[in-house]
Amino acid sequence: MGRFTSIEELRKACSDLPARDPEAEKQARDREGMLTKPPGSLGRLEELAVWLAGWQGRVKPKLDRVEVFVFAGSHGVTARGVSAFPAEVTAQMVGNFEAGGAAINQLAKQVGASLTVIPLHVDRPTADFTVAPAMDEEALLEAVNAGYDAVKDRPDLIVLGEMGIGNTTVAAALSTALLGGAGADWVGRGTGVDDDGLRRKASAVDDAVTCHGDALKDPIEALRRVGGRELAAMFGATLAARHQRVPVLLDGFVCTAAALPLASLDPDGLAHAWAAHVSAEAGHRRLLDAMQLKPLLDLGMRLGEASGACLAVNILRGAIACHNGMATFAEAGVSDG
Ligand SMILES: O=C(O)c1ccc[n+]([C@@H]2O[C@H](COP(=O)([O-])O)[C@@H](O)[C@H]2O)c1
Ligand SMILES: Cc1cc2nc[nH]c2cc1C
Repeated sequence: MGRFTSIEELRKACSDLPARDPEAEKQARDREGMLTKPPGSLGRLEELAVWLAGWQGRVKPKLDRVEVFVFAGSHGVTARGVSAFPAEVTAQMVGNFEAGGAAINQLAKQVGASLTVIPLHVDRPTADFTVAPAMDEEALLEAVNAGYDAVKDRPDLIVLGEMGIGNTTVAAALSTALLGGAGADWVGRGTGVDDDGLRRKASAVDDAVTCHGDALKDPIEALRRVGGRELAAMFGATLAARHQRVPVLLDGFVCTAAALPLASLDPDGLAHAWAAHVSAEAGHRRLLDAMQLKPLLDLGMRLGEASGACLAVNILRGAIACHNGMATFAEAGVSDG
């Protein structure tokens, strides 16, 4: 039996979100002001250190236990010709993750993070959401629970990502449902579709919006109707992290879209999450802007797999190395102007 046994329980968990530790955050901010540098000169590194301190409840944050989760799912909307790759690549890539051959295996190793790959019925695609809800309530809850239950014993940081052929169309549909506009505003080339593929993606999103209508106004119902299992799992993991006050790094367009329902339900719902990068997927910058998230990296990446988010762990390490290790003006005998 998973964590949530009804949509009502899930809704309640989304409306009952803990805050950061104000005392740890204040002390970390005060410490930043005492370190041997002109105030603010480490830019966003200072913000990051204070953010980690607030959520971890430690004036000197740690990144000893960093956990990467990659969720995989399959999508009925692939029948509409929305990806440059066949749907079976999802299961094949799960095999590649398990064998250690994917980009995320190398990047997780490079930052000393654990990597957990969680396939979610990749042999059983969700329904084509242009004509029916992608998931019934049971399937939605099962996927949300898979993500929620993956976050255990309060790690120092979680890093989220996904694999799912067709899921940039899913992310575009969820963005359109919750933020408005037309499919063409949110779709991009994903794994590399041509102009016809791009038009098919926009039409699929527009058809989904027509099919589901006002039901999409509710963020959880939108996740069920036009989401997918790996998106629901990333949503669940983001929610679990919040309940444990664990900071989160979000990956690209698909991962950010998965977290969007939490932001739609509560304007402060993603205060514990940082957008690690802006991907090359056309809709990602628009989505980040709408969610008021500032990405750390802009490297033209468009892989998914948590790759951009995992890379950004290096930035967080730099931030806490300075925050934890620097001398204060008083300690170093440097005049503080
Ligand atoms: O998240 C992103 O920014 C992103 C951008 C382009 C592609 N992807 C990855 O590529 C797959 C989805 O692309 P597509 O063309 O099949 O929709 C899926 O496995 C994602 O991990 C991911
Ligand atoms: C090969 C391949 C690897 C991926 N990793 C995440 N999405 C992907 C899509 C493809 C096609």
